[in-house]
Amino acid sequence: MNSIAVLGAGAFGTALAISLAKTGKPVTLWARTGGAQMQAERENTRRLAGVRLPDTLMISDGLETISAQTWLLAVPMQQLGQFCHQNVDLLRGRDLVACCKGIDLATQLGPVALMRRIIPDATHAVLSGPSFAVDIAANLPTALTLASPEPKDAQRLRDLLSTQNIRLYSSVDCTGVELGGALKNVIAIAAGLAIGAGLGDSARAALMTRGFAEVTRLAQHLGADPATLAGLSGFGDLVLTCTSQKSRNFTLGLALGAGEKMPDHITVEGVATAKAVSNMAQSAQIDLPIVHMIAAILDRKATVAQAMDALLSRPLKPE
Ligand SMILES: NC(=O)c1ccc[n+]([C@@H]2O[C@H](COP(=O)([O-])OP(=O)(O)OC[C@H]3O[C@@H](n4cnc5c(N)ncnc54)[C@H](O)[C@@H]3O)[C@@H](O)[C@H]2O)c1
Ligand SMILES: O=P(O)(O)OC[C@H](O)CO
Repeated sequence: MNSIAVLGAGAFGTALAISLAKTGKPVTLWARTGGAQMQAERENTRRLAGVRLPDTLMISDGLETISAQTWLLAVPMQQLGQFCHQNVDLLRGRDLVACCKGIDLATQLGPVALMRRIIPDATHAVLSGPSFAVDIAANLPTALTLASPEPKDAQRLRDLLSTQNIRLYSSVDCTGVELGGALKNVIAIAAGLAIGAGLGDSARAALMTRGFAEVTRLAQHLGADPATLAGLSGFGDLVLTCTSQKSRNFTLGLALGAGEKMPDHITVEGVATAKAVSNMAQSAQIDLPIVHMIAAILDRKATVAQAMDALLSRPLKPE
């Protein structure tokens, strides 16, 4: 039977491992730290407290002992490059499924292109779509997209990684899937800012819609299929993340809009991605006004009021 390894015992990696283990397939969750405690307590108290790990889920802190063919990389986006560089020999020849959302600041690459650059001799894929770790862990229904360049790999991994509460759809459009997942986080910060600053639901809807236009514009420029952007990993995840306080990106926006701070240790992928995409768009001369404004606010180069003034005073144009 195909065995699966999930690398990174954060909230998402742990939730995926729990759901996959319930299918009866052999699943190992690798933790950089805290593996022994998780094994003893059968709970990830740091990242996914209150959820019991299935008895069949194996916990490991030794990457070199894992023999699974399919490895899900569930580390944060800005850690993915370093993680791949450190483990090139172990990752070579495997199915590598990136489960992170974002654009690498150092290279301006998404997860698939980054993995391909560091480990060319492997099968590369990305898993993305609307899904909170707590929902997956609570066995609530979710639907996501699994993209890999070759149709047979995309379908094989879709079938292998679907579970009772994770319904996967396959795609070969890795660029579209990863850009939708990366950019929805930036737009969610904008949506949170609008609500936090008291600008209202109409302003949030406008930012979501015009933000989605920016995502589609950039993704098409980079060769993505616009239909992918309208799917689960694009529009679907944008809606979830811009409307739920379970989202860390939306919550960061809420806090900033209300003039408050968020704790530093929380993974908020949209912060680095806003900067990376803003730089990318500037060099490619693509107009992404909302992304630029969010990058400027996060960089403390603009206030929320200044950003809204700048957005509203842009020349009028056809939709
Ligand atoms: N939490 C969610 O609901 C959710 C849902 C879908 C996708 N994601 C995506 O999953 C990715 C991870 O998010 P998360 O919520 O699990 O984050 P998290 O903050 O809960 O956990 C991140 C984990 O990565 C580990 N880690 C960091 N650097 C590492 C390294 N160099 N080597 C090994 N392990 C390392 C940390 O120890 C931690 O356990 C993000 O890209 C996020 O966008 C999260
Ligand atoms: O908590 P967030 O903002 O990282 O969002 C989690 C997932 O990406 C939602 O699909």
